[in-house]
Amino acid sequence: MAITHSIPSVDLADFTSGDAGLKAAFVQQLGKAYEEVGFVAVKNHGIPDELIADLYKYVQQFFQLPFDTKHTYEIPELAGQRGYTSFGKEHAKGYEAPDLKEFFQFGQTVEDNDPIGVEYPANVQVAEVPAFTPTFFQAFRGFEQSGRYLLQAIALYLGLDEDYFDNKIHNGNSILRAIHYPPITQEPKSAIRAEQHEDINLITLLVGASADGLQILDKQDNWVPVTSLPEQIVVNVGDMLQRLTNNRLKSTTHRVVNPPRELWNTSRYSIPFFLHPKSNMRLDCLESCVTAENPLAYEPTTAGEYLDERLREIGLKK
Ligand SMILES: O=C(O)CCC(=O)C(=O)O
Ligand SMILES: [Fe+2]
Repeated sequence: MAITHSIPSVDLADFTSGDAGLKAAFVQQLGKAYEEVGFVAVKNHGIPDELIADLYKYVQQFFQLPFDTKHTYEIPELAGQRGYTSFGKEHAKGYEAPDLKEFFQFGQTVEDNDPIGVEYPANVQVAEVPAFTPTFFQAFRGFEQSGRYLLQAIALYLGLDEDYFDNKIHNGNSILRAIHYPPITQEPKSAIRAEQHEDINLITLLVGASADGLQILDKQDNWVPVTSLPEQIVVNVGDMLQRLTNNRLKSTTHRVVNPPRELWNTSRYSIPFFLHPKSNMRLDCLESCVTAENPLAYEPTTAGEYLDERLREIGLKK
């Protein structure tokens, strides 16, 4: 396993190559990385560079719109889950100061007859940037596919069937979130771009951000910068997967720090994909992950119940 920067790096082509030895080695590398660090950089992730470049282009066009226009895409009843959320609305769990960010969320499109379709609000169309929705949709499907392979590898690592997660994430409640951290215009006091937190979902796939700032907390309590190389995406474990595995796989704490003063006048953009299962997936700890040394740490729950609890804690749901 190559350590190119602060986090381990894996090659998804090893998993999809059809070579049993490479595939088994990938499963071990990914599993060990998630037990030890909680974050990996993935190359050959399958999302075309041009698609990522288009995503950033339309995301920047959207955030450059006047506030009054963006505000028409902010729909309070949707608790930030679709459309725009303005600056200063979301705070990390346990923190009062809001993060220094605005964001736009794009969710699942059900294309078969799955009754789950009625659970999902429609995506919000941005009239001023017509290519926004089709590009987000295409990227959403791409991230779902990459995420499906990674979860297949995780399933094998955990001794489950390779397809354990497949039907749980098909038509799942995933979110593609475009974030804009605007230029900093005054001393931010205690606030930072994104206060330390853990992600809620199963895994998060993050295409290279437009600027530095992402840091992860290592086992010695040091903040370590994550610099993702252009051809890699960063993929981390979220709390749902940590919970399912009774803390065997780590949902590592991370944050986005403010830039040095000379770069205050610059924006930062990032586009994480939060891979969620359907709301009825049980998150009860897997029996194989409960041992005498690692006793049961969580009550049984479902993904839907857990998500609601967490959205209240971060100020998005009342
Ligand atoms: O902006 C980033 O690089 C990461 C954002 C993040 O951690 C999140 O939105 O959960
Ligand atoms: Fe995060």
